Amino acid sequence: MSSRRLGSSRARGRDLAHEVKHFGGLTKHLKKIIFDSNNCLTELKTSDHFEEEVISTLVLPPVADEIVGKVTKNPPALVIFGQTYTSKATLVNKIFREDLFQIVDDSDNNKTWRAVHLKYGSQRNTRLTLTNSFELLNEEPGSPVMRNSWTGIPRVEMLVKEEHQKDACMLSATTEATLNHPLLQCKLQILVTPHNCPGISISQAYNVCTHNVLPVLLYCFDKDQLSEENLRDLQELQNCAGTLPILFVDCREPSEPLVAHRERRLVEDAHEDFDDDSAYDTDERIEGERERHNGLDARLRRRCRPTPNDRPSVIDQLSRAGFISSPEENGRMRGVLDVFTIVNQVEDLHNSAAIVQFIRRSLQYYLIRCCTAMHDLHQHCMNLFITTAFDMQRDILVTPKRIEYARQRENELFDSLKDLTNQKQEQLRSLIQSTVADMTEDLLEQAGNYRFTDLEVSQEGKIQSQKDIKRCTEQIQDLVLARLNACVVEKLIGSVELLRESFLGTLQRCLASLEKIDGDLETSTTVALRQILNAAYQVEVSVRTSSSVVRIIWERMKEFFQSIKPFKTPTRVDTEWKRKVAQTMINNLDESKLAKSICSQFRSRLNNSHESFSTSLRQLEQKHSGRLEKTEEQRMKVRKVYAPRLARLALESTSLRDMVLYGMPKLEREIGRGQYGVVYSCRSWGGVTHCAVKSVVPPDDKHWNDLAMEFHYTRSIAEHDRIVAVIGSVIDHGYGGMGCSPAVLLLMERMQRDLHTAIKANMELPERLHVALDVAEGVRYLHSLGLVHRDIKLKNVLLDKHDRGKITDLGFCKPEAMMSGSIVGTPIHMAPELFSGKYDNSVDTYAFGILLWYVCAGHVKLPQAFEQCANKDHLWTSVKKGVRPERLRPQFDDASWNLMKSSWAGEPSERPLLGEVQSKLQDIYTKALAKREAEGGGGGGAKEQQNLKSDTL
Ligand SMILES: Nc1ncnc2c1ncn2[C@@H]1O[C@H](COP(=O)(O)OP(=O)(O)OP(=O)(O)O)[C@@H](O)[C@H]1O
Repeated sequence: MSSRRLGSSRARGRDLAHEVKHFGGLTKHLKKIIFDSNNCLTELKTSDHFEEEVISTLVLPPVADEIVGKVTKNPPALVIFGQTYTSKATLVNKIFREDLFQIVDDSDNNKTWRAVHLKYGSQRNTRLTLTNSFELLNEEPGSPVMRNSWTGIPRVEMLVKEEHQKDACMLSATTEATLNHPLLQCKLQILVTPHNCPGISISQAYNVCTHNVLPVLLYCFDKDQLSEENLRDLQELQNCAGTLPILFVDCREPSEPLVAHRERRLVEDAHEDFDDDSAYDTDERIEGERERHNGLDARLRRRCRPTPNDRPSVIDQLSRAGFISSPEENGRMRGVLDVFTIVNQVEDLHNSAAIVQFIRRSLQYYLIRCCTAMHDLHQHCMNLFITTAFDMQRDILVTPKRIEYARQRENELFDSLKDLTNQKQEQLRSLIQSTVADMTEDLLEQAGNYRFTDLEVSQEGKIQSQKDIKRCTEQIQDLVLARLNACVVEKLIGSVELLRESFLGTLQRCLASLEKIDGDLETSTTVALRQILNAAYQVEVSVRTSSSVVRIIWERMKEFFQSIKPFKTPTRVDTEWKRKVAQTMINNLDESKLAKSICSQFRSRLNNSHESFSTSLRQLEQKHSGRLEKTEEQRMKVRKVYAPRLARLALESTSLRDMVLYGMPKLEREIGRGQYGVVYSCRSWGGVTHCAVKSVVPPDDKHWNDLAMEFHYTRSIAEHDRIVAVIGSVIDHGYGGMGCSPAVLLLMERMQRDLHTAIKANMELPERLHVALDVAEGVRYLHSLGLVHRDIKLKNVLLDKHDRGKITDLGFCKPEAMMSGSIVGTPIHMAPELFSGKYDNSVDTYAFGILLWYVCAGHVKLPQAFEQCANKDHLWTSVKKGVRPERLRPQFDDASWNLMKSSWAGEPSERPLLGEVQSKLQDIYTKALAKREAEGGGGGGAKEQQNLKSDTL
């Protein structure tokens, strides 16, 4: 089987060069993920699908951005710090297996050495460079800038001369050396930090040496004690490094017991290597190495029993200061990346398992951070898409309903007001009549005492002109009108106001929400709408004098009084005259006419307002429908283009992280096959034993997207006992060789068998019902997360060793908002409405009903009605017509049959909720259990099967 080789492909060497190359390979995938993500996000940003505010969140946080930039642009480099110049020189020489750095004697440690940067070059050259620049410095006037063809790097290139001790430029310059060495050829660089440089602190050295590289930090020592200054430097280094691990390298000349101790540590560390990272290697290689180390370990253990005295004091110092784990912690590392390893002076340093392990972990540290950052971004986008799709879907569903609601409510309001006006005409007449009667005396009194404004009236009440008399008459009339108005209107409005809460409150809220849905929509439409409402229906009753009813009455009365014949010119405008004017007005008041006129005006204004409202609502509807068409288009794009793309990127970033952390899983025997992939067992992966690996090779982008979406939903839901746990994923880019599609390996917890197999193996009824209960619980859980499974069937229910059921295969599982109405599922489990493209999570209840049929039947043969269908189309046509599985007697009691029937009801709304299903099923299960116990327990399965067989026959 071709995919079988996945687990044991691609042998990897354990030397440094291989490690760096391997890192380079993984970085290539990372760069591709970053490149694709950037493209996708740029497209998203330039599209108008999301608001500016949302778009601005689609970026990496600054720290993550920095690390991603560093990992993708910079080569890895060993950055060597040290207690002394000689310890650093010793380490470099060990790495290169030659004396690149000359060591004269201990006095070297008192000299000033500048930083040395070792890179690959076809020839051996050195030059002096300033940090971050290509500027060459002539060290000695007249001497060549490049010094070629050396064996060891000339000391003069690294030593800072006496006369340059105060020259900051010369002190901060770096000696760049190129040499042709396999280690450097694989793009690894080596930086040795400056030593004894006046004014250059450890943190400055750190910044200079880690600037354009991806640092792997080493600290070497060659003395038995660390000085106070060394410890301070180390603390400073630790502060700069943060969570980046530091490898401490012991470069002391070994004494006999020390050698043994160091070798023992080395071997133990190497063992940790294999235990932790076996997936990195080929199986054969691991076994070979393991045996080799086991033998060596046994020999060393016999030779050297470690005692606390064996531990050199420098190690105690490091441990006491918290740089490495304490002896009490049994020499284990603190945290995953806080590595402590003492590398012995083995000749083949860059093949040392310990140092290779450390470098691997440091490089893993970077990759994991990058993958995590990218994955977080992908997840963020996915979550955003899902919420946006939900919002859009809600908008699409709700907006037309809101408009319809507004229309209905306004109609009701209009009708009630019309009725009210008709009913009120008579009331209004008597209201005017009684108001006038009640207040006549009071009115005459007020009119008699009225003082004219802006008019010259003499003490005796003499008036100058005819014109002034007219004005006096008007003022009295105005007074009477105002008073009458106030009383009549107050009573009239009282009845209109009752409508305010029952109609206008909700109507206005509805209009406000329609306005809010789209910021671009002209708010004037709804503002105008509200004004029309205000004008027509008196919503602003508090401003009574300006209300339209008041105005209607006012205008009507005025017209009416103006039609009254003018009074004869009086000689005096005294109290009596004023009372007379008022009395004439009151006497001439025809309540019926006035009431009729008011009502007809009110009606005509009501009609006008209603018309304006309808027109405005139609405009609003048009605008919304245009907008909703666009929203639907956007939702499609989010669902069909952006979400799958981002899901795929999310799958790639998390798979890369899993690969870095746990390596390629080792596939063992095949345990099953589905339509899309092969399932293998795997002993352990990612710290989990007994895994199952589903290997899928998506043939095209559509399958890729489906797989990615499945993986996204499966991984983003919280673990649940009734859902098969997905542990992780790995993408095998080398699957099938060059130019072939990669294989996606989904790692899951390994289950015992599926429900289909269990039923075939005569699982007894109570156990089957118990599994069905588990399925109902699992589906209910998915529904509670807004997800629809869409492929509930026997084979997608897996059983653990206690025969508890878990749902698997979330291939079609989606949030309702992300569903596009695709026709998916397994034919006999598919609800009829699936074909209409409009369905909801009740399709799972339907499928559950069919599953329950099998569970209660106790066999896996097709129901007769389905068996008779020649093909899928025939089946679906029958299902749409209401054809369902038959009742089996005596297997199905009334309770289980009724539960099945209601679950597969043709009308989705008639299907029960899963909580209801669960409680009914629980009763059925309890009864089945009790029945078995009453029959003496066990053996029921065979008997039942016997019955079933005869029934079927
Ligand atoms: N986690 C698992 N543990 C044990 N066996 C499993 C696991 N996952 C799947 N299997 C077995 O592998 C078989 C194939 O599974 P797979 O999910 O590929 O396909 P399927 O669900 O049967 O069909 P389809 O591809 O149409 O969805 C299953 O029927 C089951 O028996």
